[in-house]
Amino acid sequence: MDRIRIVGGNPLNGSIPISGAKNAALPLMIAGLLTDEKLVLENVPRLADVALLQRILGNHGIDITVNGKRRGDDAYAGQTLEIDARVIVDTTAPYDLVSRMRASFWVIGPLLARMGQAKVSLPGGCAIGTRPVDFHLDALRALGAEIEIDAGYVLARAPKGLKGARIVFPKVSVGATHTAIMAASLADGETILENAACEPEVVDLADCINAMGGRIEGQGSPTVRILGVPRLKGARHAVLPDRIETGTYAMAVAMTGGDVLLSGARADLLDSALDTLRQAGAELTVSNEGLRVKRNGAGISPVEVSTAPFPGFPTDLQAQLMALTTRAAGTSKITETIFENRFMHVQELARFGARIHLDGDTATIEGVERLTGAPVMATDLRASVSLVIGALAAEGESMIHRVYHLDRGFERLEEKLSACGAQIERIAG
Ligand SMILES: CC(=O)N[C@H]1[C@@H](OP(=O)(O)OP(=O)(O)OC[C@H]2O[C@@H](n3ccc(=O)[nH]c3=O)[C@H](O)[C@@H]2O)O[C@H](CO)[C@@H](O)[C@@H]1O
Ligand SMILES: C=C(OP(=O)(O)O)C(=O)O
Repeated sequence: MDRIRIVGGNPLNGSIPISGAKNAALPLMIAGLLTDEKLVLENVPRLADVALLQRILGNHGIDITVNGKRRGDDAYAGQTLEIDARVIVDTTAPYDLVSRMRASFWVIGPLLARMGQAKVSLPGGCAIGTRPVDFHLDALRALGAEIEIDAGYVLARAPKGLKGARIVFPKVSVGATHTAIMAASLADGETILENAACEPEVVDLADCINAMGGRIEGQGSPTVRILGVPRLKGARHAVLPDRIETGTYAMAVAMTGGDVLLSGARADLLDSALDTLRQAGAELTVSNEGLRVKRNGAGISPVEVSTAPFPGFPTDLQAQLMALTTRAAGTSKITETIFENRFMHVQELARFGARIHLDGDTATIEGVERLTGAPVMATDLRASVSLVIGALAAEGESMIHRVYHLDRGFERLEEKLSACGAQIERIAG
């Protein structure tokens, strides 16, 4: 298993290109199942999750052509995927693939809508909470599907097709909103989603489906209206920039000090996190090129933050913010409201000398003057990158184990950071 070695203490200076968003690319690839024509996706990041989803879609008989770099493209240009779901040969998504990635469960919506049936293993993904799929299944039931759970698989059938309905989500769920939007796009009649997720990745999915001939309105607000159409056609769509990658590198610069342009970043996708970073003492400038992050001289100020659905502070940046606050001049409080077990980075950050006290869903972080390098273990995707942020500021050497978690969601992390002056290397094996 690969490890990452970091010798901390260097400020970050330079430019970091922001990749396409993992959490938009995955549902967009799945939306390829909705049409028998080609869906071309640009700016797809090179990530382990994308490669795994290619395999999962391949299992359904979908042809995916990957166009890498074109002459003149820079080294970080995203890939272009041509997804051709002309024929779906198999409507089963097996345990050994789905158990490795949460988002792969979402194939259930388009398979059911287009083929009238789907057999999908219950999902896996980051171990950050129990993460049931009841909202997905209730939404599909409301659209007329018959659902059974047997031997770890969800068996969904809609032999007469799906019918539009009013669906009120009991709690905001990004994944259940994706599932409902995809299924309702090919249902008969109108579907109204209430308390839908407003995340930019939901908007990206709905915009892409509209480019395919779908009729979705209200995406980005809690009420989404979907008028089902008999068939969707091919389209070309570019994946939006990754707001979590943007926030992560912004926090890394706030942690180490320095001056970095996050090129291609869209600051409007992470206002709440940027407000928090400003409070912590980072200087942020938005331009046509992206987002410039600076912290020179002044230290890190403590913050109080609760995670919340969009437009609130994203749970996917909670671990990274916690790493930053370990060196604040004072006491910070971070409350996690989305997932009940998303604090596994706490004990690892403590190995660097961080002082964090956990009480239920709230972490109290007493900033320390210095962190010291240590061997640490990545436990999930965002937790792993919080350890990278800690190690970049810690004195001496750190070794981060189990970095396969990082590879799920961060493209060329070592290259991007070392180009800005970090001492970071991957040790294979
Ligand atoms: C691939 C992807 O895009 N993953 C993101 C997605 O995950 P994901 O879509 O899995 O997360 P949800 O928004 O669905 O989860 C929100 C909350 O709802 C609960 N819930 C969800 C569905 C359900 O059927 N029943 C239920 O109880 C979850 O346990 C959690 O407490 O949104 C999360 C919240 O922004 C992010 O942290 C993940 O990075
Ligand atoms: C939790 C995440 O991913 P997943 O939902 O695939 O586990 C994430 O992207 O932070």
